[in-house]
Amino acid sequence: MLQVEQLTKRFGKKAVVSDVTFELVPNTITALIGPNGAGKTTTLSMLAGLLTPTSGIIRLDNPRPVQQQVGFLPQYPKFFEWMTAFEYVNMMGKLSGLSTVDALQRANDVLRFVGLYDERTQRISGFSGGMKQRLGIAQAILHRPKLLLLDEPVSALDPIGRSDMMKLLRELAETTTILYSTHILHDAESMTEYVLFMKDGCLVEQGHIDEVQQKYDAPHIAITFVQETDALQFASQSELHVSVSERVVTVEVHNNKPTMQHIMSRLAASPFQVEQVAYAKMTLEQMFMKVVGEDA
Ligand SMILES: Nc1ncnc2c1ncn2[C@@H]1O[C@H](COP(=O)(O)OP(=O)(O)OP(=O)(O)O)[C@@H](O)[C@H]1O
Repeated sequence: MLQVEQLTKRFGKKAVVSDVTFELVPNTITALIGPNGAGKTTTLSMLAGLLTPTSGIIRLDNPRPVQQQVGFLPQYPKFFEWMTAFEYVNMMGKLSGLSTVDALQRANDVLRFVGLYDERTQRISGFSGGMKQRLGIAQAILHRPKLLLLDEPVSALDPIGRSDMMKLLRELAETTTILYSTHILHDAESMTEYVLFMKDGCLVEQGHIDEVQQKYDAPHIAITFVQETDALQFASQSELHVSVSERVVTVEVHNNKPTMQHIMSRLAASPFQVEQVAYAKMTLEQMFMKVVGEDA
């Protein structure tokens, strides 16, 4: 559906995207994951046809112009805030070449799909961040693109907005191929089939999430403390290789060390209250840190 070969973008002497090569599987969701400044926006902008690559190849299966095949939601979408949601989407439909009748019909359809139909006559200026993000998606899918590119679609949303957006993307993936960028790995984990890990403009790992997980996963023991402060204190006192996320301390197991018995006896001798101790799978965040060679 989309093949990218040795895509490179330089600004002056600085290469912000270097030799990026990957392929998207039709009707799947791929997450482009990387820290701030990794080159995600630059990559997506080139794929959307908004930025000219310095070198490399972007190949879509269909020879039609990119704009007709690709929908794009920028990181900070801009709207005419004085318009109503319907007026805005209807106008964008006409601008993209739909007839008056089609634009009207399609505007209603996409607003219904993103859950803004009941708010269609409200001015955009009164919309919340989550509603604006959904309006951005409505505009991006107006022309029924086969490929949808979304730049940080969930980063600015609260947990409910994020969960709504993820549900929407899963529905869209039934008929559309989705590539979205994020640095929120927790969300990526629950709605992603393929991952592209990016650092300093380069893809450092890619593949199906399960395969990447298998490649890097090491056994872990996850200890859930009752208090977050206990988790932090236990981690700071530990000579083991540990990481902390809220109330959970994760201990990496190397050569069968430490054993569960060792951990249990350490905990029994400590003053901390423990809720649960269990073997655990590596999270996407731990995986990313391992791939880019930094401690979680
Ligand atoms: N027009 C430009 N001119 C010069 N440098 C640029 C330009 N656009 C982006 N850069 C630089 O390219 C690098 C990658 O930026 P980019 O916005 O693609 O990263 P990102 O991964 O999307 O980051 P974020 O998560 O913060 O949005 C950054 O160092 C940025 O400063």
